[in-house]
Amino acid sequence: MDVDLVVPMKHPRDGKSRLRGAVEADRHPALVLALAADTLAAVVATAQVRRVLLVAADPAAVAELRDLGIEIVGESGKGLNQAFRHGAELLRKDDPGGVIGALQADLPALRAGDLAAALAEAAGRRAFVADRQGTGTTLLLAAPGAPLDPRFGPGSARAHQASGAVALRGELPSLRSDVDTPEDLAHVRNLGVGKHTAARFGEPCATPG
Ligand SMILES: Nc1nc2c(ncn2[C@@H]2O[C@H](COP(=O)(O)OP(=O)(O)OP(=O)(O)O)[C@@H](O)[C@H]2O)c(=O)[nH]1
Ligand SMILES: C=C(OP(=O)(O)O)C(=O)O
Repeated sequence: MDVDLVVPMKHPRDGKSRLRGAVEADRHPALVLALAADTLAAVVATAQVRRVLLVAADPAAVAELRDLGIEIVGESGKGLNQAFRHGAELLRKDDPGGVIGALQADLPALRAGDLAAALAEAAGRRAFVADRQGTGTTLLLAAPGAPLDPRFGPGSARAHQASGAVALRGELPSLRSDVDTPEDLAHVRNLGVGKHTAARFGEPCATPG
């Protein structure tokens, strides 16, 4: 089943504040963009993904990501869940019966195979993928034609489960490895990040792309 995904992003200068200090301060925005570029490159390489809509606090600041084959729109209103709702409404207008998903932009080790496996396991049910700590959410999928009803934020895995979403059980290591802290960054570098993030550390790319 094909899916259209919404991915939110703050201005790269403002985002990932818990990651500050992992690289020199003036390189922080480029690192945040690289995390997103590797996430999006894996997403567009996933055969079941039809459209990717990035909802950006400042579209001009992330315009280079368009080259990966995604669409970018500005946000309407404030906050992460409002950004997800805005993107989902735009996608829903174009396809009232389709499957819409919400994906985080900080998954630089993401493999297309893990995303495809999650979509297959969900099989059209409202479902979510918890992060490797088990508390946050990296992917939320709506049922066909249903509202996204995003409940991201602290403890979102529990909130999504309480909203009726099925917790996907697959191992999905690359899809569960979001980057919030310097420890998370070390974890994904060990797992193997995409070429954009690898380049920020002067390393060759460890993933097939
Ligand atoms: N468009 C938009 N994106 C947001 C907003 N809030 C968070 N995001 C994005 O949503 C994703 C998940 O958010 P978090 O993992 O909490 O990241 P963050 O807010 O950048 O990180 P911290 O500053 O460390 O809390 C990141 O890609 C953020 O850039 C918002 O108000 N608008
Ligand atoms: C907003 C979330 O992301 P994080 O925990 O990565 O900040 C979430 O998991 O709901």
